[in-house]
Amino acid sequence: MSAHAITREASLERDTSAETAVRHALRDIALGRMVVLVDDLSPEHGSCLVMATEFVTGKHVNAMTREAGGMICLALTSERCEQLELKPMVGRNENARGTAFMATIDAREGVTTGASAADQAHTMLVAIDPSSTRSDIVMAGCVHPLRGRPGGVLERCAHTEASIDLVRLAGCRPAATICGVQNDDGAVAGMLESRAYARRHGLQVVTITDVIALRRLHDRRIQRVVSTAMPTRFGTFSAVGYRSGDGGEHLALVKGQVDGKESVLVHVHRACTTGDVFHARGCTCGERLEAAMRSLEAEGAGVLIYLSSDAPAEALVEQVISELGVASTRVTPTAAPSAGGSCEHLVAGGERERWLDAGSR
Ligand SMILES: CC(=O)[C@@H](O)COP(=O)(O)O
Repeated sequence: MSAHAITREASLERDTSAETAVRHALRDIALGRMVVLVDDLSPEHGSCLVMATEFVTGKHVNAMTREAGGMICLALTSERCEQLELKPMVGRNENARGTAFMATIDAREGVTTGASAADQAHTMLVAIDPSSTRSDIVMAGCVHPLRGRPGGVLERCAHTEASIDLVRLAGCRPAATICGVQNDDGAVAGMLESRAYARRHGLQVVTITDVIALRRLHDRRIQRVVSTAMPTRFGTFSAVGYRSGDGGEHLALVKGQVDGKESVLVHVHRACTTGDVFHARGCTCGERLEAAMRSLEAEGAGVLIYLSSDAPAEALVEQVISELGVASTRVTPTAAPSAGGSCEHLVAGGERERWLDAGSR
């Protein structure tokens, strides 16, 4: 550890282009380093040092106190606050910014007074340990938990949520140790002063706007999670399950070989419980779904992409088609959606086409 747990070796390059800076900030966080998060949307709230709590030590807490000077907080997800049964600091939060201060905590064991930098670090590590429960902490104490909104920075554009998302996107456990950056006179460091601070300490700078963009990019990204044969009354398909970054679950029913194939039949269907499951009158979704499956069976090759109901179709469909290796697509000859339907259909054509929302619910 360098003499100052904040200042990095001068030799390490710092990037100023936004995308590179964000990428390097994620790398630094994953390596246990601190970055400077600037609130570019509400500059009066300045910036804070952010690090992944899983790496925190007494040295980090001490360096934050001495070299940043602001309030040191533990930013936790809403879910983690529930698991630890943390309570809001006050019954009615009148904080103008809506910062979700929780009642302060100490680890029940492993600390002396709880106040030292080492004790605070220990308390933070206990708080984020998945095996810890309410019985492992005491209230009140010397560590200030903050409760992040469930939707993260897309729900609340502030240090708490942005730091948790940043740490999560860096591949670390979703908990951040943060500390406001102050000038030598104790004033909140503004954007320019925060950037000068980062330069002095060789730290990457990332803005809340950067984190929002990163979340939006990540939330559209899908991951293949399962693949299995699915015999149905319309024939047997290979069912491939995907999960998108926002937690959405989507399915591709694949008929035959599509990898590398041209002009593959593709139908996109938005999940519609009333039509798909209950065949409610006035909703043609269920009929269109069956028609699509029959047409794929008849063709002997093709894909039915079944999206969760509120999924952003275009980005997800393009990814599924790419992940399956489909070279180009063409429309599935199914009935046009009724006024009540809201499935996306390919516009006829050879190459990958843009998706049209053929109706709205
Ligand atoms: C109290 C803080 O450290 C502050 O930066 C975090 O609050 P917010 O999420 O409102 O920016």
